[in-house]
Amino acid sequence: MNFFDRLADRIATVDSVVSVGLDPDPARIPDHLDEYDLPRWAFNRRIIDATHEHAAAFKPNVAFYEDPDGWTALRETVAYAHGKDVPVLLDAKRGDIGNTARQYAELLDDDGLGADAITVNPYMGRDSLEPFLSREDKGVVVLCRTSNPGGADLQDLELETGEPLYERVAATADLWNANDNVGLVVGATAPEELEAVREIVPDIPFLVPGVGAQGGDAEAAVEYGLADGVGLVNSSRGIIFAGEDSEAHSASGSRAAEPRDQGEGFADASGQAAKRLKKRLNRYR
Ligand SMILES: O=c1ccn([C@@H]2O[C@H](COP(=O)(O)O)[C@@H](O)[C@H]2O)c(=O)[nH]1
Repeated sequence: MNFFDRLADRIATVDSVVSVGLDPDPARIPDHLDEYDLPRWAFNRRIIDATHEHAAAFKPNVAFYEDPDGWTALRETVAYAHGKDVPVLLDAKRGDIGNTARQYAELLDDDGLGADAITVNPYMGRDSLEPFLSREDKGVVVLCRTSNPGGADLQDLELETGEPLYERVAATADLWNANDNVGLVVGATAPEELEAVREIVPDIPFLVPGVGAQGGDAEAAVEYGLADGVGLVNSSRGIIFAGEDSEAHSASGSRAAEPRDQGEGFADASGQAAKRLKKRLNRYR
């Protein structure tokens, strides 16, 4: 079954378009989980238990797992999420020449990580994404207009046709969508761009990051992010670290000088945060 059909089923089952970002920054994992061999996996398992009933998808960002223990933690995390019937979108932002891209794409296979979808970078063009696009049952979510402040530096550049580059990316990704497995990343911090991209590609689901810690526009995320009700609005730190004392962290989300032990309450807090975001987004669906 196509990834976006599976996602549609999941959205209907949990009545939610929330993507829970699993970015277990080791500096922010509660101290008491250090006693486990794989603290990131111990953390994720508790987060998954607490949030899965509100999660349309889990989105681990591979940056938080790129070391030997991390890969094990990520493999366990993907399998555990699947055990809860939740699709996993791997935020890996891959893209490279053909033979390298083929290796990257094996991440999606069952003997790799078995993820259901992956984010990719379109900068190197069609052939660099072919090994992903040709996997008909996997979602391929193409960076289009990212949520970071520097997203405008290149993505907003005007082409000779007058259109900004991110709009050309959207139109080009549509051409790459022969298998109906392409999505786009468009950040909630850029609501006007979200609207513009939605006009260009009415039928492509978006992954919309940037609500929560980045302060993006949740209403625009839902209004423009969903295609026929299908799409994902992601929050990572705003959910998984909801249990932290806000005064213990700077606005940038970095750890305070003194680590704190939140006990097991952190997981309950993440469940509450996921539920709150689901309710908030559902007001606009
Ligand atoms: O444009 C983009 C693309 C990806 N991301 C990723 O999403 C999460 C956001 O985390 P928050 O804690 O909710 O800010 C993170 O993994 C980013 O790498 C993005 O933010 N913007």
